Amino acid sequence: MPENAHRHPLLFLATEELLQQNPYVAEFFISLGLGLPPAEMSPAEYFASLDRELLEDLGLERGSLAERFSAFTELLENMKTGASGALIESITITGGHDKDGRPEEFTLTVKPGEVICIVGPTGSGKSRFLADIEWLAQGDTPTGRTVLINGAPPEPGRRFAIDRKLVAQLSQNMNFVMDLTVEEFVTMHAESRMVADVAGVTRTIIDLANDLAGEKFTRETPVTSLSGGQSRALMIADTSCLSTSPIVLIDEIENAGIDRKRAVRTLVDKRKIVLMATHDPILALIGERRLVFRNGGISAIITTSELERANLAVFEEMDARLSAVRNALRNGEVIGRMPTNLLSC
Ligand SMILES: Nc1ncnc2c1ncn2[C@@H]1O[C@H](COP(=O)(O)OP(=O)(O)OP(=O)(O)O)[C@@H](O)[C@H]1O
Repeated sequence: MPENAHRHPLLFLATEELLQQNPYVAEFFISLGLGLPPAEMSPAEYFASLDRELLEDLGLERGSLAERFSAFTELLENMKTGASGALIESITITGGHDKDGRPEEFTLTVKPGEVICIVGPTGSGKSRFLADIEWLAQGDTPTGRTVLINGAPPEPGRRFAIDRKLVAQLSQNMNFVMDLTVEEFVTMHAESRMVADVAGVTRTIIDLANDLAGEKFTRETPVTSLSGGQSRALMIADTSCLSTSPIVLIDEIENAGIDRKRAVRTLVDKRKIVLMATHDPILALIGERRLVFRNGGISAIITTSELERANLAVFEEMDARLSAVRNALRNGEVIGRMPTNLLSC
């Protein structure tokens, strides 16, 4: 290894202490087909002590091991701290053109903690807009839009990095194909994110998902038998607790049988940027701004007014009543006469 090659300080720590600090480092040795180093030996000493024939059998070069170990531990550290590169302070979307090529006259800057809603008739380009953000478009999508991170174009490596994704997408369809229980599924994800307390985080996610879901499920429920609303709630809780992506895109949350408002608040609490396509009045009015789509372009950006916000309480009351009727129908009850005063406002 050259003198100036990168050496990580953990190379010189006794393995016992190293594994106590970071059990996932064991994966490095296992993946190469090596046994774990003796407890009192550091990885650097271990690499020096390895038998030449064994290294040859495994196709490994002694000189490259320290460097590979350093790169591996650095990657682990980045994943553990959730570092997806530099901190996101804003995203800026610059208009492209609509389906007829007419320019969109807008520049929109969004900061963490903000919720932006997306409205417009079917086929008007809402999903395309979310996809532009997901791809960090650089004038190279059908809309010609450009997305800037902290005011500058993202590095090309960042656009396509899968381990440092800036954008988490909660899509309408959640189909599980794996034969796992909810607990196994969430544990697997928590482990892959290398959180310190896998069991604790798993419990939190399942509890949160149950809070959001209309109908409860247990940790033993197979993921394949979750209802649409339950799996949606699980994904929202999971994204909120485990995703390191600072931008969350939500494509329609309605009809999912979950506490939609709390679900969105859960995501926003974590200082994320939330962009949500929705026509649900309760969700649309939570947003600070809403983008109105027409013919593939943004035709207006409306800031939610105090007056609109004030209506939220009325819509929530209407929503609660409708939910009560839905539950009554589900339970086979007969619906009596409803008060009409809410409808007249
Ligand atoms: N500015 C544009 N230029 C060219 N094509 C566009 C533009 N915007 C959207 N499209 C295309 O128009 C089609 C419909 O758009 P999209 O699916 O985004 O609409 P939507 O509003 O999400 O519809 P729905 O509400 O039915 O899901 C897609 O094929 C999309 O790629």
